[in-house]
Amino acid sequence: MIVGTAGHIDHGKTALVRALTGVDADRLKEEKARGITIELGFAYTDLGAGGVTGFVDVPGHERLIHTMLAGAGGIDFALIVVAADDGVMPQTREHLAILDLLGIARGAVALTKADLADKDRRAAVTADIHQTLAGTALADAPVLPVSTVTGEGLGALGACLAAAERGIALRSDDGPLRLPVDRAFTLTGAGTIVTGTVLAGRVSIGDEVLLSPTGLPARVRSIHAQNRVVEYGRAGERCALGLAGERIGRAAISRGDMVIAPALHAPTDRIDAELRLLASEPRPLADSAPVHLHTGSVGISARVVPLGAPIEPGAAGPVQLVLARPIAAAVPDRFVLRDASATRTIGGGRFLDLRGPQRRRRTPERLAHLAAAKTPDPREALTRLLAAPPHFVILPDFIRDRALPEAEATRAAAGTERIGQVVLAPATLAALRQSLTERLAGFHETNPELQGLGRERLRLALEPRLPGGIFPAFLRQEAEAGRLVLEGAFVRLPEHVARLSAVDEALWQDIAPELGGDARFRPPRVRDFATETGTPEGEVRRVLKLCARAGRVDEIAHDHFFLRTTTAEMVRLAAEAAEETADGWFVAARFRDRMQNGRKVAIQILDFFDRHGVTLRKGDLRRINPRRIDLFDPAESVAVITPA
Ligand SMILES: Nc1nc2c(ncn2[C@@H]2O[C@H](COP(=O)(O)OP(=O)(O)OP(=O)(O)O)[C@@H](O)[C@H]2O)c(=O)[nH]1
Repeated sequence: MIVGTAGHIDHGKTALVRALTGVDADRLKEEKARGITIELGFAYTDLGAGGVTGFVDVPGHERLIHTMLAGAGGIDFALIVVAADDGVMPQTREHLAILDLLGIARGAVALTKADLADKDRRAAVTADIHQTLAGTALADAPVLPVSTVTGEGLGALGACLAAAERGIALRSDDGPLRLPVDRAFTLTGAGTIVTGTVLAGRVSIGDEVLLSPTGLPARVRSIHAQNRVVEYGRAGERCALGLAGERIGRAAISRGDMVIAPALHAPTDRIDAELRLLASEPRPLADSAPVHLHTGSVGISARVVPLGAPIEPGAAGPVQLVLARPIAAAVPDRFVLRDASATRTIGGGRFLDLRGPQRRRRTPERLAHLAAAKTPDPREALTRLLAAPPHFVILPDFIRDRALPEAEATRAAAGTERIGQVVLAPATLAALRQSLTERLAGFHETNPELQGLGRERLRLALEPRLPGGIFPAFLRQEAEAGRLVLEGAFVRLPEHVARLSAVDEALWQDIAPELGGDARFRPPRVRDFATETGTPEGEVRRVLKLCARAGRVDEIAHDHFFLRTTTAEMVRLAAEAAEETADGWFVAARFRDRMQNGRKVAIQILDFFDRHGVTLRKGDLRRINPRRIDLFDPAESVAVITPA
């Protein structure tokens, strides 16, 4: 168990920790000289509950709240200290508000310096404490008078802490490692050391970890957990990790960094969150208000953009936190906000979405999405997210951003449908399929002569609208299941065959023979056919364009159509030209020689290949893009093609 102190300056936090543990947590010379705590102090003792209890001693000074916050993040139990002579003071209240915002619900109040107060005074301060705690998660915390001078109450307080320790279930250490760094220093012989409370997972000697947001890789060389040399540390323990790595050094790491399992690394500087404004605030939060954001051990400046109605004091609502720089975080981590000049705590809450959008962040769809994200249970959250716009979730991102253990991730995704990395509700996929079939059937009916509907037009017409990066996987999946056919850039229903009208088909039959044969590399143009057949140019062009959409021909340059089989043959010639060179880069002349065509047409053909991504161009040189070499292969017409 980790116990964290809280309370006003000089109320006896450090003295109490010393009395309970025998350790003076004020290590710094300056701390001793001035009699105040400046840095976080740490002490460990065996309270007789069968384990080592860790104490984090925080400063009470109003200007050191950021340090208190860095220490309060990982604690299990709050030891709230109120001096019997002074009573409840400003930082008593502020620390309490912070503990409440951080969701710390276990704690006890030590009425310190009890030797300085008579019975009446003690009773008055105790009543005041109860009143102050009312309405917070710590409302039921016991109040115990203690004195480090007379020793009064220390035994009772120790017993209270030991009982709490026995009552706290061991935290699960499933899931990826997360350890917010509250100190980093170098130790002769041991190298770079970072300390902090393990929020999740476990860490063993030899583990490869990352520091986030910097992304520096490190190897764990040594571990102290709860002040003992160990082989591994786990969630809920205070650990000191000795780290090794090429760029690892004291200067490269600071408080606020997080030691994480590498898979979690995805720093963010725009987080959508649920913010509760403290009732003590004088007015609703202004739009884009500058604040200090504290989460884990990090404290940085940020701006708060309310996403819904203005948040009144004492109320909660969705906001976007725009951070001065990226940090490592997870959903649903807690955070606390202080005002820009760092004089008071404003409020706090939980993160809902680590990838808040910059634009369209206030739409009803977005607010519905955030409302769904509020559910802390991952399975329920996923179900609710899939029921809200945009009706799909990128599963690996969801798992990473919630730092889910494998078993939790599997449980969360059970019963959902998959398209590549995306999950949807079964009902959504059914609706998507239905809208796809209806859309294509409608298109075929009004455009019987066309091969099919363009992929992008189809994507934009479907509900829900899948992102461009995911749509090809959906089409591929549906094609494999035989529900549609993919032909180049077009999609059609399996039973649809593009049909030209009898007149158009007759014209095509006139033209087709002249496109093939020996002249196939330099076929006549639209105007030539018009003259030859006595058909208006516009008609020839229209019929050839229809044939292009049916995959019979390709329009290499304006009004210049080649048979699809010829296009495929020319791709092979280009590939041969590339094979002749040492590095695969060839000049246009090599291609022209193989085709025995004019230079201008050869260049037009290569430009056409460039446009379709079949070739990649660098100055006068080109090479074949192996991923698209089959684009015009008639046998491969089912292959998925995304526009280059
Ligand atoms: N009479 C009396 N004095 C105490 C008791 N406990 C602490 N003190 C004195 O109160 C002063 C402050 O104690 P600390 O423990 O340093 O207070 P703190 O809350 O840790 O202070 P910060 O960490 O700076 O906020 C010291 O001079 C202590 O000797 C007590 O039980 N009785």
